[in-house]
Amino acid sequence: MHNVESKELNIHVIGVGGCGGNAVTNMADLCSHTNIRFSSINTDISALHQCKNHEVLLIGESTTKGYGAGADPEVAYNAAQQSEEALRTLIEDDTIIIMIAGLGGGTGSGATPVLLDIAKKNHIDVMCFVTLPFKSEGSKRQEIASNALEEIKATANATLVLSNDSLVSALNETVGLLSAFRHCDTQMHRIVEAIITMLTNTGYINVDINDFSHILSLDGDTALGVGIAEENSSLCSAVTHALNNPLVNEQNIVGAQGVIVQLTCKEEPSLMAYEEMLATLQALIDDTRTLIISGVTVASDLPYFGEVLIIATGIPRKEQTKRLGTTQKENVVPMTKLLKASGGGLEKAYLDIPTFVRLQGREQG
Ligand SMILES: Nc1nc2c(ncn2[C@@H]2O[C@H](COP(=O)(O)OP(=O)(O)OP(=O)(O)O)[C@@H](O)[C@H]2O)c(=O)[nH]1
Repeated sequence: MHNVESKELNIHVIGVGGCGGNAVTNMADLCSHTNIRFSSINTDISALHQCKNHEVLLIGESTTKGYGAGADPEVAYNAAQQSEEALRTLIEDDTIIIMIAGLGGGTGSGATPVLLDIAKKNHIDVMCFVTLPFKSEGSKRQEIASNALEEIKATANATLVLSNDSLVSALNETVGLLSAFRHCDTQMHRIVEAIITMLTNTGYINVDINDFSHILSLDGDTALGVGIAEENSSLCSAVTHALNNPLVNEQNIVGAQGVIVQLTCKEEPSLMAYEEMLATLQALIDDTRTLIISGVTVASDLPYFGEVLIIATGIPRKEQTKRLGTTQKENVVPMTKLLKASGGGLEKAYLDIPTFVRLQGREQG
């Protein structure tokens, strides 16, 4: 835990289905924060038996008998409805829920929308982290995932979509399936950890729960990321790295209505580096009307100079962009603006190795 004062908040990380449970197990092991509640819910009792380090809840026991939803989201939807009371009790004291699910199977796709609905009725903010299945898993799973994603996006305050297929292109071809999944879990963990740090620590410039709720309330797509700065002068490249994670589907923040940029530094950053970092972000957003909320926290025990967390919401949805007839293209970053904002120093940063690959090297070394 970074050595700054902690705030009282009930943050609950909940995994739904097999993928969600695996991710929560890994996160609960890695989490450096105390007072964070971790739970898994599933229709499959044997999967819940693997979750040894956190709370579990079996749903729909009277219909599925604990044997899972058989890759049928409708079965899981009914199971979750049947256990509505237990789900409501599970989350009743929560301030924020971070929900994690793999889409394409039964439980994650069918039960997540029900839990989201209950959270919404109880006025709890929810950020959803979901994975999309490998293409090789077949078109039926893709279809299930895409229907579930639509429902989730309509209800969650923010949704981060990670693509399992991107694991294949981002990692070495020889990587094992479980290592690839663990890698995906690590990416989610980094972002979740940075969000918890921001919300529970009091910064010199503070982003609080109301700022967070406001940004999450903006309608549209979400982009999230964490970038590492080895030194004061690399804060700009940390911004671009944060939005350059190949596993994350949405990296383009052009036209975002609201952005939180939380800088956590080992020591005080220079004013110039801080301003350049914000200018880089402005250039990526390319819209002067955007509400930008920036926070700065000094955490002397950070193992590198700084960490930049970006949460961009209210990003025009693709179909919205088409309907409006704009010329903005997906994932096209206005490079000229970037270079101008960074005084040219960004060119190297942009071509640099993505943060998560460098971090992987650090983990292995
Ligand atoms: N990144 C990642 N993806 C996973 C993991 N486990 C499964 N998946 C993906 O998530 C999708 C759903 O799998 P599960 O979460 O096991 O399925 P479920 O939602 O529990 O559904 P049922 O078992 O049918 O009830 C799969 O199609 C995979 O693409 C994991 O540990 N990490």
